[in-house]
Amino acid sequence: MTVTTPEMPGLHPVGDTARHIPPASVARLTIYLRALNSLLAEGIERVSSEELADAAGVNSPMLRKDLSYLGSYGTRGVGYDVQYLNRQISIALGLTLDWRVAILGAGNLGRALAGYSGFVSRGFEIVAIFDADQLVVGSEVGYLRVSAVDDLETVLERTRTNMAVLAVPASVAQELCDRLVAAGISSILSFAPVVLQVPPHVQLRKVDMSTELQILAYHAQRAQEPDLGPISRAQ
Ligand SMILES: NC(=O)c1ccc[n+]([C@@H]2O[C@H](COP(=O)([O-])OP(=O)(O)OC[C@H]3O[C@@H](n4cnc5c(N)ncnc54)[C@H](O)[C@@H]3O)[C@@H](O)[C@H]2O)c1
Repeated sequence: MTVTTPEMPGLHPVGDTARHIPPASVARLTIYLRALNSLLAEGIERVSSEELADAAGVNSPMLRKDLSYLGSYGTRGVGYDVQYLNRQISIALGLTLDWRVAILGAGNLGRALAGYSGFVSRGFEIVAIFDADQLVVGSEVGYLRVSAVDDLETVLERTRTNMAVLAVPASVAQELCDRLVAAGISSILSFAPVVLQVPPHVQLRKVDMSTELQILAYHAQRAQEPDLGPISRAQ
């Protein structure tokens, strides 16, 4: 995966340094960002690569390699400017863009996601939530009202949605995914337990908690049976 800039009006392309970052580094950048946010909250202005690596649970050569993709090498003996690095990582991850997210499916998962207040501070505003069930359409979820999925295209346009989350049953996920793509949405996160097909220009990510639990179970089992060999850290 590469960090790409969606072609959307009103969004400014990020610099070349933000492109072609390996997926594992992208994942770690989000961890550094969290650590930097904590440092900012504590009023800390400078951090050494060792301290930041420690806070993020990686070693400092790996941290320096990851940050080199941003063109950020820090200053020997002085370390990194916390605020500046925070901004650089945010730009590279596209978090300074205006992400307007629609959730499809106002069931258990969709409602829980829509009600979570932590997305806004990370640059993601939930602007719409949809459902097909007439008993659910029109009900309130936080500050939003559930829209009818029949009105999907109209509401996406009105709310200037540029990212979508699928929290619907697997049986309808592909059809809704196709509608999103046809409506110009090119960043989609799916919770539906099904393989979805999208054109190459669309960024599709899948969240599967059961896969994560299986990986966790595997590592827990190895930890209990030392004879099985060293455990690599699940990240
Ligand atoms: N990946 C994970 O870790 C994970 C975890 C939990 C749930 N899930 C998946 O997420 C999805 C939602 O789970 P849930 O527990 O919220 O289910 P749910 O049944 O509570 O909610 C699904 C909602 O989708 C709506 N819906 C059905 N067809 C629709 C359509 N065509 N358009 C719009 N809305 C439609 C339903 O009316 C319902 O409100 C399921 O596919 C589930 O398997 C994934």
